[in-house]
Amino acid sequence: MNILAEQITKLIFKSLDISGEEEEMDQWWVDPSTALQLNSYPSCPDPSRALGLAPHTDTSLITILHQSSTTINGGGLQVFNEGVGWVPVVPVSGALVVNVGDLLHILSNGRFINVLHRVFVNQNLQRLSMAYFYSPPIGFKVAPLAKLVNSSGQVPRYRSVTLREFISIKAKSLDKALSFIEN
Ligand SMILES: O=C(O)CCC(=O)C(=O)O
Ligand SMILES: [Fe+2]
Repeated sequence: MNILAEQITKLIFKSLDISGEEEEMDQWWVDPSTALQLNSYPSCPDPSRALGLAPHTDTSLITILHQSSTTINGGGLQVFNEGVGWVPVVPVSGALVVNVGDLLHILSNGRFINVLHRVFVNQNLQRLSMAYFYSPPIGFKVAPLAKLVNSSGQVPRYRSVTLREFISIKAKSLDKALSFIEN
């Protein structure tokens, strides 16, 4: 998983015209912060009165998700699409879902949007998912990438923050966390 996450991150940097080979990033690839979370959503007699997981964004850089194929009668993962509303992420056999997390939103100065998502439960079936959260080292300073901001004449929307600090801001302010580091 680590190798896959590293490759996806390097592809994202390439798409942003950021090589990812700056010296300060060497440590990133050696010692990333990672966590594997196993989620189980039991069936629920009345799904309209329960949520599997409340709407949230992930604190990670990216999250790689495997979901079981429970979509019958609704239920499962949904992402919020501005102007459209909640959209189901239908499981595709053999495919993984990659979510953009808060740290990629910060690094890319908002170019990659941290996806708001939630999980609905199913009336008859249990649903399982596995989420692999991939982030830079816990003490690594994350800020809008200078190369990106300078080349496009943008102003950095966020101040620099370590994952350690951002986790503690988020524990207190949840979905308002980004506004606490806004410039
Ligand atoms: O179960 C899912 O599909 C999503 C899980 C999730 O969003 C999370 O663990 O942060
Ligand atoms: Fe999540």
